[in-house]
Amino acid sequence: MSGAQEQATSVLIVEDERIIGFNLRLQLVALGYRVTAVAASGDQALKRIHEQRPDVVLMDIHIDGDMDGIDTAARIPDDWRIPVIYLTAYAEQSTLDRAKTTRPFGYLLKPFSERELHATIQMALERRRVEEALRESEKRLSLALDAADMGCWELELPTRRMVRNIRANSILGLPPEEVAGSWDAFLNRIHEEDRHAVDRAFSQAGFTDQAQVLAFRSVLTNGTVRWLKTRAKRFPSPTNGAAFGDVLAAGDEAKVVGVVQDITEQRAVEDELRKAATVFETTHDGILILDVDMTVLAVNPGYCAMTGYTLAQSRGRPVPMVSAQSADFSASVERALRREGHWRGEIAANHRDGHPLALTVEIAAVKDANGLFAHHVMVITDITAIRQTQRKLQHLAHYDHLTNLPNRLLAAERLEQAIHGAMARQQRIGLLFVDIDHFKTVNDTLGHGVGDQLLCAVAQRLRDTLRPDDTVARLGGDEFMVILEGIDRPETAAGMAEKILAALAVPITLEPHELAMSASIGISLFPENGRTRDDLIRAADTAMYAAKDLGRQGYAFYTPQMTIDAVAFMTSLSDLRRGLERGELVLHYQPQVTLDTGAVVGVEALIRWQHPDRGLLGAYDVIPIAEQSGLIIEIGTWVLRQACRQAQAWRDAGLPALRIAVNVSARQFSSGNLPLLVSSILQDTGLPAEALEIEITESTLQSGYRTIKVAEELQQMGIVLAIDDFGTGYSSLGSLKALPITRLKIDACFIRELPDNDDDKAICDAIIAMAQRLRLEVIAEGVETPAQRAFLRERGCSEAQGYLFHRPMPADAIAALFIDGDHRRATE
Ligand SMILES: Nc1nc2c(ncn2[C@@H]2O[C@H](COP(=O)(O)O[C@H]3[C@@H](O)[C@H](n4cnc5c(=O)[nH]c(N)nc54)O[C@@H]3COP(=O)(O)O)[C@@H](O)[C@H]2O)c(=O)[nH]1
Repeated sequence: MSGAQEQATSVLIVEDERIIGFNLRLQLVALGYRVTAVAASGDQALKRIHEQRPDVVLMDIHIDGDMDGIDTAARIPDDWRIPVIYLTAYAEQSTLDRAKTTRPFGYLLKPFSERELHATIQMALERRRVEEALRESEKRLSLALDAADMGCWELELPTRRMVRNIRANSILGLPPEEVAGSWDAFLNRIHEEDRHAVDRAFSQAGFTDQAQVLAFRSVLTNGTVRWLKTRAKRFPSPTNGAAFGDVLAAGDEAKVVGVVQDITEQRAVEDELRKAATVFETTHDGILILDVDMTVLAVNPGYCAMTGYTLAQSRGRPVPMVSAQSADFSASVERALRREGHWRGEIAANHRDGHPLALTVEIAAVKDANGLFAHHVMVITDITAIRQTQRKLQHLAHYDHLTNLPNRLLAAERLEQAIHGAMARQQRIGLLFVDIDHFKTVNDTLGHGVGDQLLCAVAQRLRDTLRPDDTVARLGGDEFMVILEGIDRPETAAGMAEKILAALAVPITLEPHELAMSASIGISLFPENGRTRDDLIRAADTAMYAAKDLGRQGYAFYTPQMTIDAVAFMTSLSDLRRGLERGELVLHYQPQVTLDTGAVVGVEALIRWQHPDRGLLGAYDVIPIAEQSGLIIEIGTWVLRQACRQAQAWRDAGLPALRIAVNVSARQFSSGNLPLLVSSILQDTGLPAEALEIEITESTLQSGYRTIKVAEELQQMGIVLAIDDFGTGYSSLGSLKALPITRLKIDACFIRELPDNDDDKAICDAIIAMAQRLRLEVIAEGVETPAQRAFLRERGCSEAQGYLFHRPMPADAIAALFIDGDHRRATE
């Protein structure tokens, strides 16, 4: 075979009539074609085609065998793309229609000329070349779309058919036939909320030559919703001759060609970016974008509002809050960013106008796509208000709101620290408990406002007296604590106590009052009196009570005996409290008689304690503990009620109307509600007011304006007031005259040595004479001998009480006295 022959177009002839086939071959060769074979049947033809792959097949329709030419052409594989030209002598429509389904490249109606043969073959080859080129271009388009992750679709408007679909199906997640089929099937895949908009945009009226861009959602078969974006343009059908850009008239054949792209991820990123941008713009936190050298690239409005720096003042510069920190700080931030990629901490900084800011700062390093540090993002939160509130709360928790001195909590912490320091330095600490004497009286008489002012003044005096390093704290009420650190000797603590006493002794002016204060100070020493905070506090407290017992206005060092006494006291107190609860307290009554006849005119109620282990205990086992602990208020109330109830019971039992004398302690007397209490007890028991006599000591009446007022109120109620233990106090004649009292009770100590002791005689004479002048009645207590009785009667004392007449006795013994007639006994 020559080279020319090799280049020549190869042709297979399928013709069952030999002579025609032979002539055709001659013609073709003459025209320069190379005839590969002449096949007479379909089977032969297909075999040759497989073996020779000719460029063109000339196929007679009516041939030998089971298959005609059309059937044979239909079996040639599509992808071999071998053009088939039918040769036929007949051209009936049904044959042509059938032939059409095999997409033939031409028809030659027998007989045909050589020119027709050549022209038809050349046209077929040209068409194949064009189709090949188109296929190639579509392939490249498909590759390009693949690379761009896009799909392409083509809608034929009049038929609403999708006539082309390159990758669109995979983007829509659909089987190819669905998209390639109808526009409505395509629409069905679109989210129902977006469907109408898509249909309107691409298939309905109003579509111009402008490209339309639309984002919409499609729903995949598994229910997943994806965001798609399509850009489409309407093109006129090439057949109607309209130019691109012409607005087509209705009915014009036209196509819409579009590309589709899945933008779900892109949209998610955009959403995130949009959110981030919103956060950036609206958050109150400051956000800064910095370059790798920590120079500001951008700041958000939150940063500007927080710091006072504008974007223009910030861009291209370091962050002022960070650059104002120490070099060590910057180094540690850099290190953390390099190692861990972030840093978080709190800094103290300043606003541009200078006011202080407390900020938490978070810096994160941002890497680029190559893994290199590209930026830093800094987020700043203003916690100034939080820190200020914390400081305020801290202050409230640790400082006394009235005096602004450290409170009990802080004092305890400071003492703890002082102990640690003293241990390390082998030093001594002096702990002083300062309790203002009679502060309650100030509160009760002048009111709490003055009391508060006084406490503030005392706090100031203490501060002024002590060194700045010493701690002065208010523990509560009128109690203050002083911690003296690093003192060399106990005498130093004593010296400080004296200084404090002297400072407080200077009268304090609280208009219109001028108050002279005193205090009782207890001192404990570290390490002598305790090595722990609680031990030292306990010791100073105990010592303070000892100072009070010693007469107040002084100081006392702690001694171990104080603890022993305190423990004994606490034991007795709890014993007494239990006794009160269990009803072990009882009253005995000692008759009071007229000296003339010895007749019983009254009784004094005296407390006794029927102790389960110790037997019947006297008033001295009850009253001092009760006084010291404050339990006297409760016990005194019980005594008053019990005595009145008993007195009324005797009356109800037919005994003569006896006066009942009840001892009332100073604390109870000045408690403020005594008149009210007495009034309610009288009302409850039914005892007439004039039957009750209240005995108070001289010192009780001398304790101030308030007690005199109470005495007056009681007198106005009809109650008799007697001054007990008279002569042992310092009542002046003047004051006695002004006081609302009825009776003086000469103290037993002046009676004891009568009539032998001249001093006692003189005192008794004076008291009796003075009482007569002031029209006061007099009773002598502790009368034990007839000589004492004789002396007193002779001097004009009208009544007496003592063992000579009757000892204190239980209530039923008093009743028996009257039944037996002993109450009229005139002892000679
Ligand atoms: N606030 C209260 N004080 C009370 C109450 N009950 C008693 N007291 C006071 O306690 C002090 C001691 O009282 P008491 O031990 O009861 O002694 C009284 C008499 O028993 C005792 N007395 C009476 N006559 C004689 C006597 O001839 N010789 C002698 N040696 N003692 C005698 O004197 C006490 C009565 O004292 P007074 O009240 O001063 O008249 C005492 O101060 C009581 O006041 C109470 O309930 N509340």
